[in-house]
Amino acid sequence: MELAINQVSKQYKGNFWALKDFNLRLEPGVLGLLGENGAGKSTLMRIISTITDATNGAVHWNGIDISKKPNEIRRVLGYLPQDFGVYPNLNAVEFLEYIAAIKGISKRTAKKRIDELLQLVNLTHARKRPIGGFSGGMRQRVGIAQALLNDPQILIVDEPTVGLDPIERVRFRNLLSDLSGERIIIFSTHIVSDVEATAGSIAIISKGKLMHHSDPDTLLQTVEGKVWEVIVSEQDVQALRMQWIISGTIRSGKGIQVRIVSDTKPAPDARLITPAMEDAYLYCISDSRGGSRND
Ligand SMILES: Nc1ncnc2c1ncn2[C@@H]1O[C@H](COP(=O)(O)OP(=O)(O)OP(=O)(O)O)[C@@H](O)[C@H]1O
Repeated sequence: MELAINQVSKQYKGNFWALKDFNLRLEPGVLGLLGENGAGKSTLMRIISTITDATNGAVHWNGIDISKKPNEIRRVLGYLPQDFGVYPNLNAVEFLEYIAAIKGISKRTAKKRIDELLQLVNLTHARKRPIGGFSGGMRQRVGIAQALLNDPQILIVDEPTVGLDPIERVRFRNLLSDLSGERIIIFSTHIVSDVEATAGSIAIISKGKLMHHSDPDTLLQTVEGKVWEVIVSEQDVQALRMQWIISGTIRSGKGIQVRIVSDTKPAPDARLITPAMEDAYLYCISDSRGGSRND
């Protein structure tokens, strides 16, 4: 089972490149696709889902070019888009029956599968309630259930945790972890803690380019010995922001503790501290890669 994204570029009208020479090879497990708003995540998901075509390059599913044979991947794909719409008056079972019918799943198979899926996403108790009254987390779990109706080998979830409260977010992440195994899951998000908790590998995308791809530990190692803390007065924080990658500030009795990601010691009294994933992410998407900022 292999999904290979080979030199994929996407140009929208107006000579704007949303993806540029993107390469990634995916195997079973959860891939966290991490990038800021507008980085190109949804564009990549839509190309893999065959909703839109790449301008250049190709995506291969088990060696087959999906633009030439889109049904090869559609058969095995489950997709939870960013703007997942539900019919508020339908209850969870009716909604899933409706999606199953669109996917061409027989009524009998669908009934059994829907029961299993509602149990899996922990919604059996709410199966007969209109979806319009569901919380954001419950709706997203219905979204996952519809994406799983055909027991997909590839599951794509695009920014599924946006708008969820912290408890719902954790529950949703746990659900994704439970679903991995012999499946490729692509979990796109701009929230670092989402991928930190769930993903076996992390791809960082910025301005349409792949900046990094590795397991979480290797990503963390990129900023080993590069995360510093300095304590400054409030007035000095702004000047530091202009010059360095700042990954956090904490107000303390002594002043403002500023977290700086830099290859070199940013100030004579700076001290090295333990890196966190957020530091590594900011380092990877920074144009200047850890020295002083020049963008
Ligand atoms: N149909 C389109 N026509 C023109 N530009 C587009 C189109 N779709 C997306 N873009 C632009 O391409 C870039 C990448 O968008 P994309 O939606 O792929 O990013 P994203 O990482 O998913 O961000 P977001 O979370 O904001 O959706 C953005 O600058 C966006 O404005």
